[in-house]
Amino acid sequence: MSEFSKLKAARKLRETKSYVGSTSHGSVASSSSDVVPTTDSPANISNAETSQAVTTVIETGDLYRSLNSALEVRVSNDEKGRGRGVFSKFLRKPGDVLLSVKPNVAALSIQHLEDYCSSCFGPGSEPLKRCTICKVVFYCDSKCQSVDWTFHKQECVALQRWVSNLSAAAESSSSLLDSSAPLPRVPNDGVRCLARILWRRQKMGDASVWAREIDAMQSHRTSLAKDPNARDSQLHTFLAHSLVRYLGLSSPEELAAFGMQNTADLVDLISRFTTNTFAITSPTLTPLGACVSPSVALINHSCDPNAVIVFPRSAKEGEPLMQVVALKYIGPDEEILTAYIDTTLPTGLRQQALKETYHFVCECPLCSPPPTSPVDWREAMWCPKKCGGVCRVPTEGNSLTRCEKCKAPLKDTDAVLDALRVGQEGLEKAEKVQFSDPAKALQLTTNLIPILISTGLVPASHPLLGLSRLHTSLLIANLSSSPPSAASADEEIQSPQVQAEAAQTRAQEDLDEAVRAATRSSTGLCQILVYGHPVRGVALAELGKLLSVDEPAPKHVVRAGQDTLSASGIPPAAVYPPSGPARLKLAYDTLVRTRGEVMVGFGAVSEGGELGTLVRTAIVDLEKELGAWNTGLRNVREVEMKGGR
Ligand SMILES: C[S@@+](CC[C@H](N)C(=O)[O-])C[C@H]1O[C@@H](n2cnc3c(N)ncnc32)[C@H](O)[C@@H]1O
Repeated sequence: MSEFSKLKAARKLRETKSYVGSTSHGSVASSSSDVVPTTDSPANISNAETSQAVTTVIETGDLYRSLNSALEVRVSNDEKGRGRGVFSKFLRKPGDVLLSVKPNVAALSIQHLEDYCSSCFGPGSEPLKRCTICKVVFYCDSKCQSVDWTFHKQECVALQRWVSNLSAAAESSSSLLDSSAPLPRVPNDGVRCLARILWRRQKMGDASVWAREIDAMQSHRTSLAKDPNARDSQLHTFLAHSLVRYLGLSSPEELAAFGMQNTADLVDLISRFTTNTFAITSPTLTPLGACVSPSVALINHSCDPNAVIVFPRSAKEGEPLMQVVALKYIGPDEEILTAYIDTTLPTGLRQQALKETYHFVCECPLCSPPPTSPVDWREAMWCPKKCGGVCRVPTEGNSLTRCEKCKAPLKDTDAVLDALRVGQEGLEKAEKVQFSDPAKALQLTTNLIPILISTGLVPASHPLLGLSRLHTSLLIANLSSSPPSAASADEEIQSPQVQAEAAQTRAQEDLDEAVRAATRSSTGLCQILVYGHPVRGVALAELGKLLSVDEPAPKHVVRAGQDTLSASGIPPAAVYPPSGPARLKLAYDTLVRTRGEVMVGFGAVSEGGELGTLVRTAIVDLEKELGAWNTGLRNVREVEMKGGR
């Protein structure tokens, strides 16, 4: 069983798999299909999703105090509606922070327990310090440890018990050759988050605001009971078993100590948890663990959201700080909507994910578009006559498709359907083995991407976009991990200088390949996500950083100082990525554009949070480097002119 946060984040944050670490260096290519960044203007405010719905303001009493006075909770009057939701009282603009709260409970995923602080969720500037008792959790310092003690006090005991049970089980299984599935080293983040809820609740009491907010979160227990074999029901059973074991309970009666009268209450709590939990992410959207905030959980879903939830880490105090940031203009009385799932997926897959985990059928404008709306680029391919228009990709049920612009029909639909099938299967396989066998995953993405491109899919189309993003992250991981390959036994031994030059050429080629992959994925993301969407911001930042890693001499000229340097610095049009100053300029332009985008998606007040700071620093460094190149070029020109005289 994979970790809870991974399950939860897999759909929402597939986008976050790759990001060049801040220690490496790194624009956006204005490729022809890249859309011009646009932001809805206030004049465009019209929310098709809320304009029809009749809602009533709810008096929340002493609950949800963390919702500020610019927000109000309303309930849909229609029984089949979305239930409660959060509405804005005033006009808000892209980049406005609508809500900023510390989650009620949070837990790091197993893989991040040792490299992130279990209190503030930061990576720590000094080496992290381990809890000397349980030896499982780590903190920045004693301050972070004491902040977390309210939760960790009981957790520490439970973790010790889990670890000792593990040793006992290992001993008994080796002696009795027990083949039952091994227990994880520590319970996953979902189980640890649930336990933290129960301990806190026990301390605060059932009547406390804290407990009542948790109890008021929506549950789908009744839907679960209908299908015990559904993936969601299996996840619930797994969580329930692990939680009981982790809490050290030997019978259901012992649940009473946590305010639960029977196992149905436990299932109810778990259903509320899975419906309302969030993935905590790093400032570059890497999933770090799971968290719960009843106020933020009141926000309903749209596949075309007007807001986004991020953890920009702009302040040390009170971290982890969860922020709801406006992505579009939001009018007075308009509902705030975020996306629960990965919105780069096509409609069918989004609907499936929402049904499985959240038990509703989404009717947002993207899922139920008006008949006259243009083709969604998530499911589009270029015109078969190459007129520059696009057509909808064919499906098994509807293979008739024609170009929106010139109306040319797509003829060889079977070939397209085959390519889509192969691409989908390959993507699933590659995602599955990306960590256990990255070379295999890279081989799959390398083979499949050209097939889908030659089939005519646009960069944003599924599964091309998913493959491109995975390909980019695998290439980036390779850049930082692979040592220069040694000569094989039967190869001629070359001089160290020749070997060094060959290694440098290979490194440069790998880097250029990563730049091309990052350009393809960011182009795809820009085709379907609104300006400022944090996923776009991170992809553009990644591309900008890759481009600024190095400033190789222009490929068609000799290096400065050795011979004449091209004064223009402009490489032939066909070379992408360019080299020399043209590459640095591209890196610079990309990062300047990125800065504008992250200041929307990660909040304008903090200037884009930690990512905004990294991007700003990279821009300043590039300005200096470009200055040095320009001075160098001027000097070369002067030497040339003097020599010519
Ligand atoms: C995190 S809760 C959101 C708050 C919830 N409406 C409430 O009253 O507590 C998620 C649940 O809200 C409902 N929901 C959210 N977005 C919806 C939408 N666009 N259409 C229908 N139901 C929705 C679903 O029942 C979903 O499982």
